[in-house]
Amino acid sequence: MTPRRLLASSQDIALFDDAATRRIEQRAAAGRPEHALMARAGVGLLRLARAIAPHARSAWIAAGPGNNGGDGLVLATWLQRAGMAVGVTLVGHAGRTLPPDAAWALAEARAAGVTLREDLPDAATRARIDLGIDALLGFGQKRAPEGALADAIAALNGLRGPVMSVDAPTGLSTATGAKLGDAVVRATHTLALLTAKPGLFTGAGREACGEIWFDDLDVHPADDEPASAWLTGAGTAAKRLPRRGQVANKGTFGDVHVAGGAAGMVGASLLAAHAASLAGAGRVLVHAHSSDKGGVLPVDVRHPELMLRPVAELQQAIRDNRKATVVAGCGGGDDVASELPGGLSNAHRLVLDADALNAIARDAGLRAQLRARGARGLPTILTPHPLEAARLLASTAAEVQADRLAAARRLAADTGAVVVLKGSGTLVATPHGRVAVNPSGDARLATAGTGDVLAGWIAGLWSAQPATDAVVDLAFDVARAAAWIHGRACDFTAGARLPLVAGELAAHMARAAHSLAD
Ligand SMILES: NC(=O)C1=CN([C@@H]2O[C@H](COP(=O)(O)OP(=O)(O)OC[C@H]3O[C@@H](n4cnc5c(N)ncnc54)[C@H](O)[C@@H]3O)[C@@H](O)[C@H]2O)[C@@H](O)CC1
Ligand SMILES: Nc1ncnc2c1ncn2[C@@H]1O[C@H](COP(=O)(O)OP(=O)(O)O)[C@@H](O)[C@H]1O
Ligand SMILES: [K+]
Repeated sequence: MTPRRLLASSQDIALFDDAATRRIEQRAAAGRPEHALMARAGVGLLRLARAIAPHARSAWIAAGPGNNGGDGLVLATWLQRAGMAVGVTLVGHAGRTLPPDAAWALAEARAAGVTLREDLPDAATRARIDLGIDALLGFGQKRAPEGALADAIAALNGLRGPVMSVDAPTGLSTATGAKLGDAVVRATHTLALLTAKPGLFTGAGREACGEIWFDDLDVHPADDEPASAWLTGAGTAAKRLPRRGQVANKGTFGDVHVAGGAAGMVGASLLAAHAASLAGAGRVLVHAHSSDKGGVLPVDVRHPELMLRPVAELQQAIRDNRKATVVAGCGGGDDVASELPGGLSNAHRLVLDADALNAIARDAGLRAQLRARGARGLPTILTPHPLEAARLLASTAAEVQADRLAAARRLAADTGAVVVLKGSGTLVATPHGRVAVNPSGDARLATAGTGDVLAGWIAGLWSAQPATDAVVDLAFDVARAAAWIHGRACDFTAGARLPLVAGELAAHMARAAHSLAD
């Protein structure tokens, strides 16, 4: 297989953590001639280097003391043979015995006449480099790069041309997507080798990697090596688009009740409600708390299909309609807490966002009720951003971000809910530990209210799905489909730099969904 881009995949992509990657590597190496895997990695690297810098005449390779450096040295040999001016800086080699593959790669580079040195190129030389290669450290990094490694990272980050990271940007945890310290390579391209690793796609991963490419080195993990997580493909989002059969009526697609919208935050509940209606719900009813405090909205004139109802009607409505989907907390303020005991007991399908999550974090009774829902087979989807997740986990946002996958898994296991941990590389986790990483979207979504739109879209999409025995699987699928479409909306905006205003987001999401259906 030649290197391919992963973010636009139609299939889900299996992601493997460091321990699984190590096992896959060992099995693959055992069945091949010596150094074959590293030689093959060099071919993939050469192909991508040619593709990203077809006219490059000079390359600088920073090669570390392990097999990642070995991969870089194989590439150096190929580039040298192709007539390019190649310089290699060996970083951290002094006093270390190289692993056998890397020692072989170093000998090959030497034999090919590659210039090998231990110091960094000076500023004048760096200014002439057309392509930088980060082959310092690869998967399994656990410590912050320091000293000569940190200096080499700074030199790579100062280059004017493209920088390709071999397997992973140095300084990034491939397991978690967290920065290991201050020094992190900021690549324009990263070629994941052998396996795609979760840390490339979440947390600081996307920013450090640039464009993410993948070469499996013609190794196909055995069936006994399950994926650690999955990168969501377009096909998963397409599969959950509601089917609108010829004889369907609005009842087929269910009611969504939106509870939230305290004074000054009514917009949040309307954003969620509009998204729910565009995503597929049959009817959407908004129970905004501010309505009960004199700020009654007679109609949302931009979206007159929404039914604006008093909060006092919510509990009766969800007792009467045992199939209703409830989304609570968007713009909720403190008032939403009073609706939670009833919502947790009676809502058929429940999405909890923002202040509903904060209320649950404060109240052990509500937490117990949330767990009890799961045990009764009533599904819940939580949509925390990292700080909301931290409150629920009695932790800090920094700790959540330090290992997003573990935090999402723990929160799902603790609550019995499907958890959507938002942010760059949104994660969706089930109570049994399945995790999906969302590849779509970027910081154009980092504006107020976009999370309300996501929560509403999840509710609307869920409402339109037929009942199934596999309630958790359905909730997982709906959440990752909605996250995918939410991010994909970025591709339907005019520019790359200006934000996606929340009021316009749902319409862009509808366009993204239509493009899947076509
Ligand atoms: N053996 C093979 O044939 C293959 C190797 N591959 C390459 O091998 C890489 C993994 O190689 P290694 O396991 O040798 O690991 P690395 O090359 O990532 O690390 C090398 C050494 O540096 C040490 N180290 C890690 N972080 C450090 C830090 N912050 N400061 C100082 N030292 C640090 C590690 O303990 C390790 O001993 C992959 O990322 C990939 O590039 C792949 O190409 C697949 C094939
Ligand atoms: N850098 C980013 N890349 C991708 N998605 C992002 C990024 N920043 C924010 N988002 C998305 O935007 C939404 C913001 O939601 P949230 O933080 O709840 O904001 P709000 O409460 O104002 O709606 C989430 O879905 C989040 O995943
Ligand atoms: K690297």
